Amino acid sequence: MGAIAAAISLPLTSPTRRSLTASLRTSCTILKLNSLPAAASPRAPTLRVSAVSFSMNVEAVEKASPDSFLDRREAGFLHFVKYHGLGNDFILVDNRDSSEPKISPEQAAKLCDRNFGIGADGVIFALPGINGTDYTMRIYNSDGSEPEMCGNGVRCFARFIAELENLQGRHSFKVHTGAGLIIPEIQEDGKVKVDMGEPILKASDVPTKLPANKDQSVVKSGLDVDGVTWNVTCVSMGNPHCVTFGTEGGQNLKVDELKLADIGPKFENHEVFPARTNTEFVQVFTPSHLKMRVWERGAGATLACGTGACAVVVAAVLEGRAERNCTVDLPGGPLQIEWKEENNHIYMTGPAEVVFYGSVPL
Ligand SMILES: N[C@@H](CCC[C@H](N)C(=O)O)C(=O)O
Repeated sequence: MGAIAAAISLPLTSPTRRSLTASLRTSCTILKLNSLPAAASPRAPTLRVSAVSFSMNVEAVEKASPDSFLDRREAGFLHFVKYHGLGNDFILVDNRDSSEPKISPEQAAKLCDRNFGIGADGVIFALPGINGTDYTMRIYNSDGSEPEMCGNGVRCFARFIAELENLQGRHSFKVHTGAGLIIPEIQEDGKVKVDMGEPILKASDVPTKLPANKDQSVVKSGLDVDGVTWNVTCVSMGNPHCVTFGTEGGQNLKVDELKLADIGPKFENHEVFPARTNTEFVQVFTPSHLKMRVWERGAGATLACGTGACAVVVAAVLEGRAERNCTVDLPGGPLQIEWKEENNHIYMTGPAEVVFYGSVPL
């Protein structure tokens, strides 16, 4: 997988190809992009189009369906669908015929590159289920590392499965993940409600080396980052999260003012997080309305993080700042999060949309 050659199909009027009968789609065929020598010109672009055949085909969706993009199986190509959940974007790969991902972490990192690849926050594989589940979801972050779970990703995963299996309307799936059993349910309105399971608060399981309280949790503890003490609460949703509402003795955070790219990596790689961490910076508007920005482990600043929004509500409840049912605003839009008292499970509801269909040579 050196130069990028891609065929893409863009749904023009709706994210859900099969649910429409009269919408149109464009497809463009093989774009070939090669690297230019760095000194080629003072304002040299880093890519040049060396051979382009760009054709606009507009075809009715019904005509396209039997020979669906998703049914393509040409050897030597990776066929994918790009999805996003509130701008947290993923390359979805149909991997139902094998229990190992079709591509390596290094290949995934190349595909995620926003300049030299397709561009995404991660690559998600739909694999056969194990232990009585319907499917297994695995994911590589854009740096090639493999997280245990992805909240926005599992909503995209559910919509991807529905499309692969040609399912309409309400459907739920049992999905095996690195965080255990996760159950997304596609609702009538197309949004996906996910039973995200129980939060993990035990410090050694998050994992964090920060000193724990008597109940082994880390709630509102001081974390020194470059000489500034931040109050943090650590929550695992299968993957680790460090949630902060501000610095010790400081005002309520104004998250838009944060220099996320400077501070984010310092949290991510802090010595107290042996598995690195995702970090959420949170502003409280009301006890049921929060706003967050996230710096993700292995992906940097993203427009949304589903597991992060769940961790934020857990932290806000534990710190006495919010109720159990909250709207969490993220840069890409809002998520509805509920931490149910009766079963300790967290439920996340939000959208998942197709961006385009594509193929790349492997
Ligand atoms: N964006 C995701 C989380 C993806 C994994 C994360 N970067 C990690 O390494 O834990 C979400 O929506 O939850």
